[in-house]
Amino acid sequence: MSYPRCDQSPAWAALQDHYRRSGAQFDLRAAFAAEPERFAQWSLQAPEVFADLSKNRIEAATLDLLVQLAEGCQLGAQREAMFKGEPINHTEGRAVLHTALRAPAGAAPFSDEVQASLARMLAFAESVRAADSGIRDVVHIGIGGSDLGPAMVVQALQAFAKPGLRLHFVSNVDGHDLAPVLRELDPARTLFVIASKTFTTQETLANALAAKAWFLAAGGSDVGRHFVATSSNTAAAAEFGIHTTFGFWDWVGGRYSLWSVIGLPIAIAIGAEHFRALLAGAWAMDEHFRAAPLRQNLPALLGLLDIWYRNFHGFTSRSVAPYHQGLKRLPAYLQQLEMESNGKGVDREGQALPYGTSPVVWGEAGTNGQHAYFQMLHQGTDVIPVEFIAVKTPTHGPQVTGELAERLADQHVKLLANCLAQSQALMQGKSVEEALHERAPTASKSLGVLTVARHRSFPGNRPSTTLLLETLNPRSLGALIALYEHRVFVSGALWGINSFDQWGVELGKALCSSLLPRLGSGDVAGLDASTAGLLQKLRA
Ligand SMILES: O=P(O)(O)OC[C@H]1O[C@](O)(CO)[C@@H](O)[C@@H]1O
Repeated sequence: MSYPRCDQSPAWAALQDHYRRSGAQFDLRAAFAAEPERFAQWSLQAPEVFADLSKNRIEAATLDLLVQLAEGCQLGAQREAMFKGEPINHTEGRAVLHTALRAPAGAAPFSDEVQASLARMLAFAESVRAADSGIRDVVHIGIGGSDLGPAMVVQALQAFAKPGLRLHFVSNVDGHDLAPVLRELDPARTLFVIASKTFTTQETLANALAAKAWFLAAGGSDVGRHFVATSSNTAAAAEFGIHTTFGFWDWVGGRYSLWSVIGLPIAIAIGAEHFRALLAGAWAMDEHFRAAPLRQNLPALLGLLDIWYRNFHGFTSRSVAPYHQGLKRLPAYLQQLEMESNGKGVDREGQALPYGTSPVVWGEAGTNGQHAYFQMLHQGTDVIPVEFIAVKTPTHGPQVTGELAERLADQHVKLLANCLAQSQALMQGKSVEEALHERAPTASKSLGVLTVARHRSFPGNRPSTTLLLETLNPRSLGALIALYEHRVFVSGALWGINSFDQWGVELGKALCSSLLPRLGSGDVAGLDASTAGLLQKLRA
């Protein structure tokens, strides 16, 4: 399992040269003026997701070289190794088969186990949804990959959720997360789902124990009925006192696990049929990723663009701006997906990398972000590619009727106009010359017109991608998430890193374990002066 690293491909040096000669001077405005077909040429329809890449600093020669780079790194072979279940997570000796979780029966490895696990999980979800279950609140306790995916999807698919069934997500070890949730609960009508792949995670176990203590103190009975687990460590869950555990396999990575039994709260919220649609949407994207030629392969194109920006333009972050309130947790979800996967500094052989890897991924739902950090995107000194996600048709649900329906439809048009305007403004900018010809009634009269114009000018030429969904439903969301998973795979594969381990979270966990007793005892022996000083202040 040895593949060339991107800098070992001849296309790497060719891209450096191409960047110097052309990429560095590329101007989006000039490109649009010169290429009437630019939108048609640089947009494509993937399953459920239409992508406009035309507002990126890319030209035909760039794509040619990026495709050569992907071929030089044997991207196709690397992709097949993942789909076939080879142990590509080599530092942990594991396969990476989240794609098998959404494959139709017989279409991927471990199909029988996967189908049986899915059927059992969906049957349980339906039993919780049934009128006679008596359950009104479901509290999902998990963190990282055992929280972000399910929480994001449940939020996004509110329009498909069963009315009257309340889903709560508790992740933080900070009791301020759990306590307000517990205040709203009736133990007799509550189901706790303890989600932890390892069932050793400090935060999750602490919250689970606190929830159990609250449950018993509040008069709850039958812990076995009111607590279930989703975990690959069924023994530890049993030791906790849980009789019903939905197990899964070591080849499902935490941040890729929402398709597995970790998706139980999603299935409880939206039901079996919609959960299957979520899987089907993801599988449609899997097939696209596996079969489409690189030039029409959306995950591949986005991953290649990421390499172009990170390693040649030197852009260190990417902002995600979903123009749909339901997707407000998408940036947080993507932070784990991308930064835990590709935030690595050594290649597969453990050699230090001479180039940058994961960008910082951050963002906020539109239009809220416009009133916060977009100022910096437009006029700041750093160029930050932005990814806009827009949804053509809103889903406000059947209860929204009459004047409210009309008003919300109008608001949706405003939302879309804002989304378009932002990518247009980033790209077009405004020259000092243009600003000089504008009226600036709120500008200080004591400043010269040229000074004011400089403050009011925008550099422009700031790249963005726009992803469009017809509507946000289980199928399109499944496809969108799978698109991101594969895009992260592409950049990781070219960087020659293991995108599927996360050793970087270990040191902090280990130090926390050694500091925990010191916070009780006050022992600061051997600690650095800063940690010792802070510890003493916290104890004072
Ligand atoms: O599901 P678990 O085992 O509780 O782990 C939770 C999360 O912790 C991590 O291991 C590290 O943050 C993630 O990769 C994982 O998603």
